[in-house]
Amino acid sequence: MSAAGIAARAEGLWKQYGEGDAAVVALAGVDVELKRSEFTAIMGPSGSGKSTLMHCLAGLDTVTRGHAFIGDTQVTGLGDAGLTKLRRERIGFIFQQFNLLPTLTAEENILLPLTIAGRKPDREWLNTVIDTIGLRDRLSHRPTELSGGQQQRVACARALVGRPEVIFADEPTGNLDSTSGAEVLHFLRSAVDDHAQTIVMVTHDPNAASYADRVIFLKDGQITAELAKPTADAVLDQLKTLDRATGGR
Ligand SMILES: Nc1ncnc2c1ncn2[C@@H]1O[C@H](COP(=O)(O)OP(=O)(O)OP(=O)(O)O)[C@@H](O)[C@H]1O
Repeated sequence: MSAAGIAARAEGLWKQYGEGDAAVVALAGVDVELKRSEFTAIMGPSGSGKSTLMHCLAGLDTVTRGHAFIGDTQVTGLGDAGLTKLRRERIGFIFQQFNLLPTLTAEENILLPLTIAGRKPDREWLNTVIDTIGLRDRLSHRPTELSGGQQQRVACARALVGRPEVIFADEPTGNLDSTSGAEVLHFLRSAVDDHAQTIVMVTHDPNAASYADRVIFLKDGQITAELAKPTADAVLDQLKTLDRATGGR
């Protein structure tokens, strides 16, 4: 595939934390291409390197060896100013803990990335995003006045509002009940299907992963398997296979 069709890419990515006896190899030579307008889930046992991979791709962490790219931009070659610009202008983030600012209304939280970047919102797109998350009547509410699911939908809208090239979501449904989790996953799915967004999501939940187009499985810092058009059952089977291969770690 040409680079134009690739939203994010890792090439021979190694990440070691610490030195000597305390050294932990979190990524051990990861090569992966994440296609544009696709929804990719990253799964694997605890400590397998999922968050590290996402953080290295998004320029939130440095790498020990190898390269990470967003589009044609080599993330691993950027300085602090370049990284800040990249994260601000080209990447959206969704976190397990929502990370909304408590003093701002839902609408102000959604607009925050644009406010920080000094960009004006595209009103038509903003309206589309607000309608899709279904919270038009809650825009003036503060996070404490919203349920967890509503807060996460606000966080999704915040990630989408600048039309980033990639949205990285770290356990976005980890703090939600199954109904609210399903709403958020439907929203992410429709962002890909209806608006050609690119989403990369770390999850432990086979059902959440089944919303993705593709699941990548990590074990001991390496990609060991992948599934296209996953069902929850197929994901569960693959996880069991991985678990057996690691001796049930
Ligand atoms: N800042 C750090 N310093 C030292 N070791 C770290 C650091 N961050 C992560 N690690 C180690 O790197 C390995 C991979 O961690 P990572 O958080 O990427 O795994 P994960 O698959 O996301 O795990 P989980 O599912 O539990 O969140 C683990 O062994 C972890 O202990």
